[in-house]
Amino acid sequence: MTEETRKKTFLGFDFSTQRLKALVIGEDYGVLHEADVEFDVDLPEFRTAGGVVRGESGEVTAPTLLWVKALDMVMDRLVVAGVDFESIEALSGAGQQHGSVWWAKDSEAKLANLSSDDFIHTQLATAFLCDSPVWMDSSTSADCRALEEAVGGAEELAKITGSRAYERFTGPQIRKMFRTRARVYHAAKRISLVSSFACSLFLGRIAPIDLSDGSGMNLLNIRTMKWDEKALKLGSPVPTATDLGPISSYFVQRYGFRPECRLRLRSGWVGLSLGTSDTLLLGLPAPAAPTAGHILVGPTPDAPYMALLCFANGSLTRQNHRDRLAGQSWDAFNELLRSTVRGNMGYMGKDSRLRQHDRVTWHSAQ
Ligand SMILES: Nc1ncnc2c1ncn2[C@@H]1O[C@H](COP(=O)(O)OP(=O)(O)O)[C@@H](O)[C@H]1O
Ligand SMILES: O=C(CO)[C@@H](O)[C@H](O)COP(=O)(O)O
Repeated sequence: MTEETRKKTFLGFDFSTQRLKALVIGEDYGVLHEADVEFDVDLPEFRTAGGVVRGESGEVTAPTLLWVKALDMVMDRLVVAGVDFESIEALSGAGQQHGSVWWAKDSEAKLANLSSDDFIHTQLATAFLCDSPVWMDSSTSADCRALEEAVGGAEELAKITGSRAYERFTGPQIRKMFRTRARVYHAAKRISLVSSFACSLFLGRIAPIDLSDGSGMNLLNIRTMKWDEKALKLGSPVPTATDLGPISSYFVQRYGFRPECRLRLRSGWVGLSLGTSDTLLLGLPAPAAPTAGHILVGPTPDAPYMALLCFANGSLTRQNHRDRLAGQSWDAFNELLRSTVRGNMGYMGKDSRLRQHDRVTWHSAQ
């Protein structure tokens, strides 16, 4: 078979709040296989609710090892689904934004020397220093105020990093770790985001943070594209479409990936994500300093910057209306939606009892 006639497929992952999804598509973008692991249901031993564990003072974390075990599980489900791993040309992925992973000192050696005879989660059982604070965490208000004051106010911080300080952003989260759990902070070899952590599992070394995801930390100067702080444990960030090299030998030996299979995100992006949160993304030609919402470095060259609005109550709101109007059935809910005029005659509603990160219109983010 020549290189031209060889069947080529592409594998994508989404390490999101409630589940890990995997998708194999062909060259025509048609979906060939799908598999997912729902954290609460498939991995009950981690005792999560909605993929997270809630503390008493607004802390919300996820056990990092849960995500690793979910990867082992979803890979097995892809095997059962009959995926031909040899045909996979490249793989790429996404993750919930803002979550931080705290790697122990010897973890990179473990990552580089994974034995293909065993699951990854058993080999990385001691690789993480603590559970991962995630985007639902709201316990860092004091750290947010301190970060803003350090640069001369919220507006100044938004000019530099694209956002005023937000509780769920990783900069305030790291500051809180330094303040309240100094031993963990000092013991950490590197700090990853969920996206770069997931990539690290496939690469066999700690992957760099992508500039676009890294813009959700209150630490990145979105104009110079460098960390604004002396952020020693983060490594240098790279553009989203960077080719990070070949897949690690673990995946070649255990699943039969071609050793040439690359890790890279190509141009092309989705503007609306309806998950636990609802997130709206819009490409921008230049940065701005929003008082609400966020400006991130864009993931594709044709959109150098990107506005992001996050509504933390996305699926909660839909679920609430579903339960009230459609007897807890998504099918009945969808039927009701289908029978409604597109645009709902201009009426838009929100339930003010539910919390939102941002209540802004498009204009304030531009
Ligand atoms: N058929 C459906 N239609 C609309 N929403 C759904 C449907 N099935 C599940 N959901 C909602 O989607 C949410 C989870 O979506 P998911 O993609 O797993 O989230 P995330 O990407 O944040 O992990 C659930 O909270 C649930 O309310
Ligand atoms: O905080 C944000 C974006 O800034 C959230 O959108 C998280 O990234 C969670 O995503 P989902 O799990 O809901 O897809």
